Amino acid sequence: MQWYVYVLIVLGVFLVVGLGLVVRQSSRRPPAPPEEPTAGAPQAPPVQTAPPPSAAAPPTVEAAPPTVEVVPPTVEVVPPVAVQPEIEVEAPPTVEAPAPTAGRLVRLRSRLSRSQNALGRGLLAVLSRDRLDDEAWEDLEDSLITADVGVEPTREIVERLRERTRVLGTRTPDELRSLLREELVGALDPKADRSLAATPHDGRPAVLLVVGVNGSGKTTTCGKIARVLVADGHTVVLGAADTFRAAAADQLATWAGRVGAEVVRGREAGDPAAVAFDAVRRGIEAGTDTVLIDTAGRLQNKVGLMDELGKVKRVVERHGPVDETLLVLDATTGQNGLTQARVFTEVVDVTGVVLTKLDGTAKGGIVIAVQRNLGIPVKLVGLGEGPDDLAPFEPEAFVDALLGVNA
Ligand SMILES: Nc1nc2c(ncn2[C@@H]2O[C@H](COP(=O)(O)OP(=O)(O)OP(=O)(O)O)[C@@H](O)[C@H]2O)c(=O)[nH]1
Repeated sequence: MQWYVYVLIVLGVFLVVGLGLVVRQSSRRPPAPPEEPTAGAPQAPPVQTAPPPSAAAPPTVEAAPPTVEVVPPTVEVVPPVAVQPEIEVEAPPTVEAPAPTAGRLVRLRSRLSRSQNALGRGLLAVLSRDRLDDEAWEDLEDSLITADVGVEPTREIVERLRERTRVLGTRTPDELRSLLREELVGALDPKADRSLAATPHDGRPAVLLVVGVNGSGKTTTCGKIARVLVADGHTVVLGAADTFRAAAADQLATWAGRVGAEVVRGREAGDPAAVAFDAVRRGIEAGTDTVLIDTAGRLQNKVGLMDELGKVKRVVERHGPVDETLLVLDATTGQNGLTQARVFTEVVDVTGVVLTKLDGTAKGGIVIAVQRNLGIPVKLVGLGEGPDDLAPFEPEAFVDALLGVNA
């Protein structure tokens, strides 16, 4: 045998032994590690998976106290049920439309029936006698004096009537009545200016001051005058300067409310002059036509009352002159009222008289006495407590009502 045969045999043996080792080794080799991703290949996101519940150890329970979140209770604010609230609608004040003033005295003539019965009928009865002797003329005088015409005016009236009757030879009752009417109207100064100075001028309101003793009807008259002015188309501010009587301001406010007028009032027992001043100032600011000021009539003594009244007037006149000062007189007080009236005329310049309560007296002749004694025209007459029972004074209509003419 050749040497190469021996070489082949030896190589074969090595080959077999080598193969046997390789097979043994490979059966023991651990599994190959996972292949490294090749660079540049897209990397899948790591997927976290929860461990199976049974598999792992029990979860670690953290012993920390649970965080108690204290949530304030949510208060649900439930809106109130939408109930329509009761709206207090202030009813618009019922503003009244006062009756026109023209012809009021004629319409209210029946209110003079007491005077008509006592005076008018008495006079006409005398003039109807068959003979107009001295006794008849004296009876005529008595009737007039009893009716508060006053001694002096009565004498004048009777003398003139006697004279005219004699001269004219008048005999019939109708003619005599006509003459008497003329004399009574003449005694009332029919030409006197009885208009109220209530029209604004120089860019400011007219100012009316109302004075008189307590109980004469001042406050009521202020209210009635306000109605008269409103009825005639004026705007009005009322000044409650009667701070002495607490209810007077309320009374005035009620009157004002009825016609939609404004009231200026002060505190109780306050300074009346200040209230009067403020009322005029308010009238100027508001561009009102007329300011009407009610004053107090009651003070401890006459001097105090008059001092106060004088002060009210002076203070008001800082705004400008007072246009009208009306003196309110109670017709039922008769001749006593004249004495009081004179005191007022000494302190304030009275420009007109308001004679109230003529419906309550049989002595309507007081109208003549007031005019003749004071020399001041009666501008208005009160014929009742009703709101429109105040009439512009008309001498002819008044005398006709007294004598029952055209009744
Ligand atoms: N019958 C009648 N009563 C009247 C008239 N005028 C006023 N009165 C009444 O007289 C009373 C007094 O009236 P007031 O207006 O309060 O008198 P006043 O002058 O203001 O009184 P004081 O505020 O106290 O100063 C009231 O009852 C009125 O109704 C009128 O013309 N006729």
